Amino acid sequence: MLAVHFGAGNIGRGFIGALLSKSDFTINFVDVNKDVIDALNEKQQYKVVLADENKEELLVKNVSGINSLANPEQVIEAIEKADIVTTAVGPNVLPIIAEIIAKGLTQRKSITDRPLNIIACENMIGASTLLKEKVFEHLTDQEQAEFVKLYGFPDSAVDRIVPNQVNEDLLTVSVEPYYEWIVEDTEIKGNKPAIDGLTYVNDLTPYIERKLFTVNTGHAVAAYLGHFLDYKTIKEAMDTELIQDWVKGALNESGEALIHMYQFEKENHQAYITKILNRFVNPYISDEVTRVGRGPIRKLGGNDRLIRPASLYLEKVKKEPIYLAQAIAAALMYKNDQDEEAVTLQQQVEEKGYEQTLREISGLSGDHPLIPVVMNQLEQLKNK
Ligand SMILES: NC(=O)c1ccc[n+]([C@@H]2O[C@H](COP(=O)([O-])OP(=O)(O)OC[C@H]3O[C@@H](n4cnc5c(N)ncnc54)[C@H](O)[C@@H]3O)[C@@H](O)[C@H]2O)c1
Ligand SMILES: O=P(O)(O)OC[C@@H](O)[C@@H](O)[C@H](O)[C@H](O)CO
Repeated sequence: MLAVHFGAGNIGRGFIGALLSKSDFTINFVDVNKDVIDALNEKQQYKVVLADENKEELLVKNVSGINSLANPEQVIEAIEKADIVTTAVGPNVLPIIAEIIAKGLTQRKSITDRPLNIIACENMIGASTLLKEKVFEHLTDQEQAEFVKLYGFPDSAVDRIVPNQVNEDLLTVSVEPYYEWIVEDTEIKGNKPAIDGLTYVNDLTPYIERKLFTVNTGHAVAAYLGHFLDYKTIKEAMDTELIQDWVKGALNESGEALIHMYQFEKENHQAYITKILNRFVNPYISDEVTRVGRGPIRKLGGNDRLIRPASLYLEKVKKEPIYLAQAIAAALMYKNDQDEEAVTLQQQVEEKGYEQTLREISGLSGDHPLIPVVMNQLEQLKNK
C-alpha cells in the first residue's frame, strides 16, 4: 500500500510517517526541502526515538522522497497510484499544494475510478475541508461533480508534541510517546484506510476543539507569556509558578467553554488538562517557545486557539476571559525577527495600533466585548 505524504517535517516524519509505516504502508514523502528529500532517497529509512527514560527507537522503513519543486510530475504519478494522501505542511501551505493535488487527481481519474482519501493533519479546524475547496478551485464543474463521488477529504485532529530537532542525523526525529490521530469517517470514500493507532469518529468537532483549545491554547499561553518573560523553552516557562498559574487559568476558561459546548464531564476534562500540563514539562523534550509561538497572525485568527475559546467563554459562560485575554495581549506584543508573521504583526501594530490590529487579524467586530478585555490586559502587561 502506498501513502503519499506532503511535508517531511517534524510531524510528517515523527508521527504520520511512523504510524503509516507501522501499518505496512510504503511512504512517498513530498517536500520542498532538498536536503531532507535527498536524505530520504539515499537512506530509505529513518529513526523515530521516543522522548522518555527508555528512548525506545522505531525504524521507519520503505520511505522515499519527491522534491515537488524539481519533480512535480513524480508527485502527480504518486497520487495516481496512492492508497492514501496525507499532509502536515502547516495550514498556510495547503492552498499552495492544492494545484498539484488537483493535477494528480485528474491524472488518476483518467486511468482509474479507484476512490482515494486525502487527510490534512494540521492544527486547524476543517483543514481537509479547506484543502478540498482549494483543490476544487483548479477543477472544471464536470470534474468537481465526478471527483466529489470518488475523493474524500475527511477532517482530522492530530496530537503529538514534536519539537524542532537537534540530532546528528538529519532524518532522525525525537517525539513524545503520547499520540492521538482522529479522523471523521463520514467523509471517507471507499474503504476506511486501516491504520493502527488512528481512531474514526462520526463528528470530529468536539475532538478537534477539545484538542486545539486545550493542548494548543495552553501551549500558546506558555509560549507568548514565556517569551514575554524571556524564557526560551516551554518547560523552562512552565517550571515558573507564575506562568503555570497563567496557563492553568487560561485552560480553566477554555475548559468551562468546552464543557458548556460539548457537555464533557468536568472531572474527565480536568484529568485531560492535567495530562497535558505534564506533557508540557517532559524533561526529555526541549521545545522552544519560538516554535510553539510561530505564526502569531494565524494563532490570533478568529477560529484559532486563543480568540475562539475566549469568545466562547464570554458568550456561553458569560464571564470575562482574563487569562485568555492576557495571552492574546502577549501574542499581539510578540516580537521575533526570525518569524515572518511576527515581523508583519509588529509592522501592523506600528501602523495601526494594537486595537485595530487585533480587530483586523481576529475578524472580531468593532464592538466585540473581548476587545476591551484584551486592551485592559495589554496595558497591565506593558506595566509588568
Ligand atoms: N510539531 C508538532 O508538535 C505538531 C503536532 C500536531 C500538529 N502539527 C501540525 O503539523 C503541521 C506541520 O508542523 P511541523 O511541526 O511538522 O512543521 P515542520 O516545519 O517541521 O514541517 C513542515 C514541512 O512542510 C514542508 N513544506 C513547506 N512547504 C511545502 C510545500 N509547498 N510542499 C511540500 N512540503 C512543504 C517543509 O519543508 C517542512 O518539511 C502544522 O500544521 C502543525 O500545526 C504539528
Ligand atoms: O503547530 P502550531 O504552530 O499550530 O502550534 C504549535 C504547537 O502548539 C503544536 O505544534 C503542538 O506541539 C502540537 O499541536 C501538539 O499536538
